[in-house]
Amino acid sequence: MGEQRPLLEVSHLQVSFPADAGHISVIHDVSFHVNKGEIVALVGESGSGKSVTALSVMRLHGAGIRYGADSSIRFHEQELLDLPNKVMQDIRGNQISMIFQDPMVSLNPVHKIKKQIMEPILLHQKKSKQEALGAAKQLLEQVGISDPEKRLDEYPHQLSGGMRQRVMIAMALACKPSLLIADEPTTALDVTIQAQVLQIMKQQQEQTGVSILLITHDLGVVAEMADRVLVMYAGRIVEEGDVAAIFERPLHPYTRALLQSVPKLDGKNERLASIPGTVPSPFDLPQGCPFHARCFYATDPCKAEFPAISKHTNQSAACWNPLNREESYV
Ligand SMILES: Nc1ncnc2c1ncn2[C@@H]1O[C@H](COP(=O)(O)OP(=O)(O)OP(=O)(O)O)[C@@H](O)[C@H]1O
Repeated sequence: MGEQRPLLEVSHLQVSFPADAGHISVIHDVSFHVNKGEIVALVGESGSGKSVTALSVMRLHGAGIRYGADSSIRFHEQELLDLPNKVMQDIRGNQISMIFQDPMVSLNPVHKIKKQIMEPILLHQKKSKQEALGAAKQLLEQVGISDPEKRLDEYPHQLSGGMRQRVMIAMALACKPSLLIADEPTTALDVTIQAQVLQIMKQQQEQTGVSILLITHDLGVVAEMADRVLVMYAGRIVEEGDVAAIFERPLHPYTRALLQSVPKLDGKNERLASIPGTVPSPFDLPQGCPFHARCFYATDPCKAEFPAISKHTNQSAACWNPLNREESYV
């Protein structure tokens, strides 16, 4: 990767929402990067801040949101937080696109598939309707939809869940973005279809070189797909590293608990099987490390102050008592 700057660089991101008594902070000093052509997974339990982080990159929050003064989101070395809305609109769907968990939220039920795939092409690219239609057909072929001409003339409700998610991938890739943000793209699908959709995403990544920020709570999906992992807890990144390093030797007790968590039959890991409790609400954050109340290794410093990041070869963690520290730290 050499001297190349990352495609996406998020630094000191702090996000707060309007609340009864002023603003409430839900993302605290989050920094990470995504390199060109990389698949980076953002993992954590429900409420840990994955979606808010992703929506910040797209600048898709509603009115009243505030970013901290030091917050920075650089994409292609351009500061997204400073861009006028109009410029941001042009980046969205064009250079950065997003896939959500439920395609029915993003697909318009009253429009045929062809209109929906052609729309971003016509909006962002200088193409005639005929050319856009040809591109739409090709995109459907690319994501493995058979009989694409027939499907182009259908409405979303006529497609299966897996096919709708493939259409979403086709739409997201229509303008050849350099970054794709996928927020739980396969959570709503059954396991076999999930594997097919993930395979399509991976194939597309390999063919187009698009970078992917993949949000998931499913560590199986991470192992299958990602190069690097960011582990989020209560609005902070608590561990970051190469997939192999994280799976072989998690440093943060929270990461280890995630790895030990048992999926429920519906595929959701809303609660960790190995430790009791849930992610604290932003309204009720404890002092110190937000994980300390659920952590078997918590000591007095954990209750007093958020830990600094300790770096190791291929990973880093924000923990006062990292696991395997005897072997990991000198
Ligand atoms: N618009 C909003 N206004 C106020 N608080 C919000 C808003 N959106 C999210 N939050 C809060 O921010 C925190 C992080 O939420 P977020 O949706 O990012 O979590 P998540 O990790 O993506 O969870 P999930 O896996 O359930 O989607 C939660 O406490 C949530 O209640």
